[in-house]
This record gives sequence, C-alpha cells and structure tokens, in this order.
Amino acid sequence: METNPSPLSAKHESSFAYGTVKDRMPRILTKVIDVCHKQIQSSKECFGEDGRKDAIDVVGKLSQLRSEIMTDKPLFALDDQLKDKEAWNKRLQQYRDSNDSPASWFTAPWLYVECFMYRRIAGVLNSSTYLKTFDPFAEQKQQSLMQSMTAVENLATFLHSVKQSVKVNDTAMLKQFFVDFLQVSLWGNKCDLSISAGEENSQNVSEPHKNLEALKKFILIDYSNDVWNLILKQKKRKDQVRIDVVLDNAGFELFTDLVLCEFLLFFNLADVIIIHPKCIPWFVSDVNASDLNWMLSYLSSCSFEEVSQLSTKLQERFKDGSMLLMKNDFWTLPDPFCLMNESSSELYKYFSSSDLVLFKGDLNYRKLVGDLDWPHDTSFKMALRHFSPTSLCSLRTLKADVVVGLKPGQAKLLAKECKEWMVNGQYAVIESNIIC
Ligand SMILES: O=P(O)(O)OC[C@@]1(O)O[C@H](CO)[C@@H](O)[C@@H]1O
Ligand SMILES: [Mn+2]
Repeated sequence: METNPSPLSAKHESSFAYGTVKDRMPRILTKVIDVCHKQIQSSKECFGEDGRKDAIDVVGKLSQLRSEIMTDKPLFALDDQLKDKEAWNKRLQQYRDSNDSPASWFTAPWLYVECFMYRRIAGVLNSSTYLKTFDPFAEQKQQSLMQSMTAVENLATFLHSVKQSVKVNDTAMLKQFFVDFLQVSLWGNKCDLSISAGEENSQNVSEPHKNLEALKKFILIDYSNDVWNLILKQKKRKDQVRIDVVLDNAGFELFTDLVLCEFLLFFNLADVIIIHPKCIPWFVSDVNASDLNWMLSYLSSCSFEEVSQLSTKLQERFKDGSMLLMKNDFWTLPDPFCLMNESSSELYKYFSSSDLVLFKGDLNYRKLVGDLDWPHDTSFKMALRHFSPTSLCSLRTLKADVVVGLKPGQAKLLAKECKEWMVNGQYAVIESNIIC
C-alpha cells in the first residue's frame, strides 16, 4: 500500500506555509478587520445603536481570531449556523484522531488552516444581524477589475477580431487561437489578491494576448495539445460537448475565463459551459456569484463597444442556457479533491458527465494533489489519488511549494535559476490527466 507524503504545514519555518500563517494570513485578516471597522459608522447610521453594537461585535470576534492564529492556538470545532459546519468538524476530528499533537494553526495541515481562516470569517459575519451577507473583499475585487480595464478592452477587441476573421472550419487557425486564449486565462491567474495579501494586483500587461510568446518558457508543463485533441475528439463523438470551469479569482482572471468560454461557444467547440464559483468570501479574490453579476453589469455599461457587446453576449448566454452557473459548498470545504466522491458524491457524479473540467488557479491545484509534499517528478495521475471523474486540466500559476509532473532533475535546475520559482507566480503549468 503506497504511503502518501506528509501534508504541507507551517511546522517547518522554511516552508511557504510558515510565511503564510505567520505573516500573510494575519495581514489579510487585519485588512478585513479594518474594512469591518468602517462598517460600524454605516451600521449605526442605518440601524442605530443595534447596528453599531453588531459591527463592533464582528470586529471583536475577528480580532480574537487573529490573535488565535498569531499565538498558534489549537483549532476548535465550529459552532456557527452555516450548513457545512459538520463537514468541517468531521475533518478536524479525523485529523485529531490520526495525530497525537493537538491541531493548531502552525501544526495542522496548511490546506486546512488557510481555508479555515476564511470559513471562520464567514461564520463571524453570518452570526451578525446586519453584516450577514457583507463581503469584506468586494471592494478590492471590484477595484482589481477597474484597474485592469486597458487589458480588458484590448482582450475584448482581440476576441472580436478573431470572431470576425476566423472561419469555423479553419481548424488550424482555431487551434492556434484556442492555445492563445487558454494561455491568457492561465496567466490571468497572476491577478490574485491572496498572494499579495490584499495589495493591488491588477493586470498590468495591457495586451495580454501579445505577451504569450515571451511567457512560453515559463510554462513548465503544457498539455494544451492534448486538451485541444480531446475537444476535437469529443466534438466528433457527441452532439453536445460540455465543458466545466472551476473558477478562481474575480476581476481580470474571471474576464479571461469568460473570454475563453465565449471563444469555445462561438466556434462550436463546446455547446454548454458550466462555471463554478465560491459560495462565501474566499482567499480574498475568489469569485462568487455576486462578483460575476457585478462584473457583467459593470462591463455592459462600459463605453468601450467591444467590451459592452461581449458582456451583453455573455448575459444572453446565461439566459439561453449555453452558459450556466452552478453553486456548491464543496469548493469552500478544506477537502482535497480526492475526497469529493466521499463528501459530495453527487458533485463527483455530475463531473463524470462533463467532457472536460478546467480547474483555475493555485488553490485548486493544491486541492487536486492534496497539498502533500510530493517529489516533483511524481506523476500528476498518482498525485490525483483516483480523483478522475473525467478529463481534467489545471491552469495554474505556481504560488505554493507543491508541484508534480516535472521531469527528473527539472526542479533542481529551476531552483538554481530562481529560489522562489514555486511561489512567485512567474512559472505555470497546464497539467492534465488526459491521455490522448
Ligand atoms: O488559488 P489562487 O488564487 O491562484 O492562489 C491562492 C494563493 O494566493 O493563496 C495561497 C497562499 O496564501 C496559495 O494557494 C496561493 O498563493
Ligand atoms: Mn484565488
């Protein structure tokens, strides 16, 4: 029986997890506390003394959470009213049962404790009276899109020109543009506010589709060809091809994902695309349904014609059913995806009827491979540990010290080039379980 490597954790001061738990998470939480502190005045104006007290109570609970993290307190079971509470407590108890030391912020698996911070924030807000649905990251997510508008305009113009010029039966050209839009969506993942601890991290390359050649050398694993061949194969075999996109960040990354979706649907490379957001505020910039709605209405009122036209087209697609949004609490559990069949068997079954699932971003990658300390030349399939409902592909910029599927010796060479190669977002993978 194969024994798995240990989970990444902040136990080791040299780990990226340690820096995250020690510095970045408290910094992110401090920003949340500041944002909630500003709500005290507005809650008082809207709801009187009750509102003021309610917001002060939220700030107090979040400050206590920050102190628990910074002083490495033991993790305790959740006792709030959110419906996934039992699933969280089950995982915590399983960890406690299999380890002698008490589970604390710096000793429990990094994946659990980092997700747990965001789940605790959601629990505190849900326990309030007037801030139940408040998203402390909403303003940062909106700012991040507004500061990327040059790139949004250029990308929308590029998509428009491709739709105008490429024939639907010109497979060679379509493949080239598929690879381009897949890579634009991949690099859109750099715009992530968790890695920047909430500091501005918008798209600063104004023409992302013209920058791809220069970035190619940073793609360490590239299954684009296999993904393309799979799509063509499914097109030939089936009269309806379904692709699912498990989303990551709002803002520019979400825009690049929707551009990829529109390209696939316009050229009949897919007939229906389902997108999967988060259900609670998550890792600062992760997208939830209200972020998508805000972005589409913001872009529809944009004066730049190609942008407003594209946004209107996307809204039509959600109406005509060629695009669907599907919510599920599973995405904000701490579970690695190899547990999906156990904890959300209906979701696993649902994905089994998809032709391809694209997973965006680093946290989804960490969950795909279980956030375990794998040797870097471990095969992706092995690291998935039987999570394989269908063909899947991870589009991920590296922002955590876990990566598999590299050639023997490749990691050593990369470390010589750049010590931070696994965590600075400069490198990326397009990694898949597809064997064409
Ligand atoms: O999933 P994303 O948005 O690409 O990245 C999430 C992230 O910024 O947060 C974690 C560290 O705090 C890492 O998984 C990664 O660095
Ligand atoms: Mn994210």
